[in-house]
Amino acid sequence: MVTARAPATSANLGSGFDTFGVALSHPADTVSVERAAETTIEVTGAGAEFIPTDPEKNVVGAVADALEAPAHIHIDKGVRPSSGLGSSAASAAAAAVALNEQYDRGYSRHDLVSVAAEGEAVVSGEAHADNVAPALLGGFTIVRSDDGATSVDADLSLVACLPEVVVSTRDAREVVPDSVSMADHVETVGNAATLTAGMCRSDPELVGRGLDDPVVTPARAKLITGYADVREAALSAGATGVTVSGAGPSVLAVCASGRRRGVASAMVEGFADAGVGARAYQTAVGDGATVL
Ligand SMILES: Nc1ncnc2c1ncn2[C@@H]1O[C@H](COP(=O)(O)OP(=O)(O)OP(=O)(O)O)[C@@H](O)[C@H]1O
Ligand SMILES: N[C@@H](CCO)C(=O)O
Repeated sequence: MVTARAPATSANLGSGFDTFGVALSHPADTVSVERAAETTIEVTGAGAEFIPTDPEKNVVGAVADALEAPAHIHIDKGVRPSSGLGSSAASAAAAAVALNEQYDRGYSRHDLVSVAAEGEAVVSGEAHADNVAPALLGGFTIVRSDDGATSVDADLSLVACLPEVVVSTRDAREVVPDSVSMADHVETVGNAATLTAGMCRSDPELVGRGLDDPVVTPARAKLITGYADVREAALSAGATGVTVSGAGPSVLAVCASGRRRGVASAMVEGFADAGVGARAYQTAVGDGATVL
């Protein structure tokens, strides 16, 4: 048997829709695999009751197919499904690493990005890699459709606040505008470049400014009850920037050093004032999938 751990991730980071992503130090999924004649799946942990065990409908089934590696697969969920924290991607990445090891395929983490993205296609209808890339490579990642992923290590404090609402990726993708104005395009490029420079320098001020986004985030914020108040509360408590995590409903804040606890409390209180329960992960930019 081989067991692998893969982290939660936060995709888009405001200005990098379908392009940027970051691995979180926690929470994470753990996946154990054992060779078998055909793939079977068992799921335990966070939200297990909402996750299919049919290999045709679970992301790890698609990963096993892509690697031609049938196995009994046990997923222990640490990342709640439909959270905006890359729950499906964490399972896909951990399964790809574990099956690669179990069957001695010899693929690199970069090679496994496209394999794990095939798992994502089962869930959201398209093989987007902006969650599986950081889940596999760690750090801050940039994906492009035709040339894989680039990763940058960064040392940054983050808070991921998960409200007790559900927003599916499919629904969140339907509210994204089909086109942008030249003014919004120029602002987005400037923010994305600022964020990237901030990641390279582990500078929370630059990264925070880079989270601003005039296009996707305003459309998706409407799906998250209390978002505007939670964002203001986080900024008042010392966050340098706030955005929707992935397709939501989680809200991600970048924090100046030493401000994480106050930001986390402020965000939970902000959701409570809106009548929504929430939990906050005081986390950081983390490493990618590992064999345990
Ligand atoms: N192994 C798995 N882990 C989690 N979700 C899975 C898995 N396999 C299939 N799913 C399905 O994927 C959906 C969750 O994926 P979705 O992309 O909507 O949320 P997410 O991955 O938590 O968030 P995001 O992609 O926005 O960061 C659920 O409907 C769930 O049933
Ligand atoms: N870029 C994808 C990520 C989903 O986690 C989206 O925002 O729809």
